[in-house]
Amino acid sequence: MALFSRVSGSVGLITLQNPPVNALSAAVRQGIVDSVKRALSDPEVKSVVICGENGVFCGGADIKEFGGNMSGPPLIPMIHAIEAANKPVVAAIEGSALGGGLELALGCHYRIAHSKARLGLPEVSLGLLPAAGGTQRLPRLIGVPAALDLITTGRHITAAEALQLGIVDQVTKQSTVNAAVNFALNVAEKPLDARRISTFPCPHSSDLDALFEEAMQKVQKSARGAIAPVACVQAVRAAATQPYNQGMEREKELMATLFTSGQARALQYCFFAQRAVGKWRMPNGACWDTSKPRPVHKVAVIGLGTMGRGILVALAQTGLSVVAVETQEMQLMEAKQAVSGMLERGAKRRGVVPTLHNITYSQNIKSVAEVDLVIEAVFEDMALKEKVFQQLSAVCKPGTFLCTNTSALDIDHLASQTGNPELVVGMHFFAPAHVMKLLEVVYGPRSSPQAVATAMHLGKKMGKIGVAVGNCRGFVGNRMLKPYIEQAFFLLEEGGTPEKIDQALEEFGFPMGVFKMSDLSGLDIGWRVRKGDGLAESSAASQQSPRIRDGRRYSPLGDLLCEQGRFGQKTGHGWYQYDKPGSQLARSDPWLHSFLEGYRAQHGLVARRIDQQEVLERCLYVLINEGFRILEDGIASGPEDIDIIYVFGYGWPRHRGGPMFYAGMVGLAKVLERLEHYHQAHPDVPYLQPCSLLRRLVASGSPPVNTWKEVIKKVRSQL
Ligand SMILES: CC/C=C\CC(=O)SCCNC(=O)CCNC(=O)[C@H](O)C(C)(C)COP(=O)(O)OP(=O)(O)OC[C@H]1O[C@@H](n2cnc3c(N)ncnc32)[C@H](O)[C@@H]1OP(=O)(O)O
Repeated sequence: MALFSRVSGSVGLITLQNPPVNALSAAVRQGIVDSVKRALSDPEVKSVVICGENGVFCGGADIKEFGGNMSGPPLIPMIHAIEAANKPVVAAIEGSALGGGLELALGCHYRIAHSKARLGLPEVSLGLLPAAGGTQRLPRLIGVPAALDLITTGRHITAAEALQLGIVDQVTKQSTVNAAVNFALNVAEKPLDARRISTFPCPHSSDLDALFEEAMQKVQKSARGAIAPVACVQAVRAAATQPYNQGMEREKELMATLFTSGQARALQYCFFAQRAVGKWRMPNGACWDTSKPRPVHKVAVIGLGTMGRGILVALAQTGLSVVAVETQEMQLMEAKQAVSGMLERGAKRRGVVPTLHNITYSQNIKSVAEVDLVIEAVFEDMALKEKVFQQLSAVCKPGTFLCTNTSALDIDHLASQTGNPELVVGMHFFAPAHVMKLLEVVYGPRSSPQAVATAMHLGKKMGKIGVAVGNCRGFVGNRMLKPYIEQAFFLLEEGGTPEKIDQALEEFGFPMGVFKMSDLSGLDIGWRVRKGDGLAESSAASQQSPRIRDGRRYSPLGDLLCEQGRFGQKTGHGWYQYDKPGSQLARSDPWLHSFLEGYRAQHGLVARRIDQQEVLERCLYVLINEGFRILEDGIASGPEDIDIIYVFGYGWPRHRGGPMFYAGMVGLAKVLERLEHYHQAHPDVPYLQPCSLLRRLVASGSPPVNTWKEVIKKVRSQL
């Protein structure tokens, strides 16, 4: 709702009230409409201030309402009525003015912002555009290039930038409402014609066509198939080329297409899923309410390879005091130099002072004795990690949390190397760790809820999106990646090429296909794991057929490449060729194609044409199938966990909502039918066998993804 009051004698104060962000729900819109009418009809009221309760102006339209039947007064006429008012209306912006919140402010005649406020039109990240006049008013106010930037990226800007762009008229460090009321008193009798943004001409550049062509190319390149950024450019173009009313019509038309699109549903699902995973819950019911994090003042990072350095940078940037341990002197010196450079560059970008002094470097593990939490990031080798955990358990003060950055190894086994297994959790960062948002917080059966709470809390402080998951081989992300990569190898055997398979996945929206990704991360990593598992035996040493392991189909293609020293980008050759070791531009490699032909001939395989649909179905449905197994096993507490892990850690296109949401969009019955089809064709590939949870969901009528948790609970209680 919105509360009306009269302050300072003649100022009508309208306060939006809808905690926590004063979203423009039907009740709030109704409250604004009623309050504006009241203010305009009250002769005692000479000017009006609109503000939000509890230090937040407005977080925009109520996203929860988008899924249902919209009721209450619509936004556009409400904002028009404010702009058309014959008494000055001032927006007092504290906290956030986002989306419809900023559009409401743009309908006001003046805008005063608190210095800490953030403003923006983030609709594009929800698959929409600012359709309450935002695409028409903002370019008229600040010009086309700046408006295009804000509307197509959805970025939030500071009050200082908003002032510089001309979005706000004044910035204050004091009470914004008081400043706005004083301002409103001063402008009470002033004429308003020059303050109605919809009447402004849109500032024109000399070559509009070139400007929009460039903007369109830019969004198409970065959007990876997302339609909203394209619609945003089209709407702003209407502002620049058409009268306001026609521009509004175009905005409405484009919004109608976006609003009902699957992409908008997927992106809005991601918005809520991201917030849902923050409210983690362990199978025993532990969550924030029951388990408070322990304060962490001092942290240690053990091992300063690529991952350790990234983690160290992310920690130092939070302002925490960090002890960095690396036993090899050379490696320590190199790491120190590299980390300082990373911190300096990061600080320069953000316009802050680098936090180099937060770090103490040491070669001695005993220097971690006084820290509150340790993150181990040594080489991915169980014997080495076992030793480190035994040492940590001996040298750390009682109660120190011991975390491992392993990407797949058994957390419980590592916990068993220590005197206090309840203090051990996984903190699985993604490379580069100071950039990537995702953090898998992995609990073993003995991890205490407080250890999980502390790791989740520290992750949040580091700017990460933490997802708490159970312990199993590869946890959630890497466990699902295994069948996906396996299918890609099989497709190569059957006639595919790395180029065609990658193209299908990139057109789906991944930033890079499976083979480019594998070249980037290094083929030797998977090879080492397969060797450890006894899979990647050299064909001469092996007693079994090179294409079968334990009665299951196996592709030794990756192993054969590694045997040739082709480890990907770092060696200049992998599934592609590169100009030199370390180069990033993947080029098609004729050697690889003749190698594949030779391999097929050797194994009596006849290449067939594999279309894009088969690539997507086999690679993605098998990954989704493993996601259902993970849900069935209780490793992830809901589909949101899996989807957020894939969107933030593995490049799954956000506008497709994550693998589990995508399965729902495709139709669970269809996913099941295609898996059955492929499993029939490849009975020796167990990953293609549909998971029983998927069968049960289909049998229970394929309920929407936000209700799966209930079905899963029932299924698990019956198991
Ligand atoms: C005709 C169409 C016109 C306009 C279209 C729009 O306006 S679309 C909406 C555009 N607005 C946004 O995209 C803003 C979304 N919100 C945020 O970015 C952040 O929530 C915000 C406002 C910066 C606050 O961040 P903070 O970290 O402080 O809180 P958090 O994100 O955890 O949110 C707290 C709870 O509020 C819920 N929520 C936030 N915004 C909205 C919203 N616009 N509608 C509905 N609900 C919203 C959020 O889900 C959290 O809920 P909880 O149950 O506590 O998890």
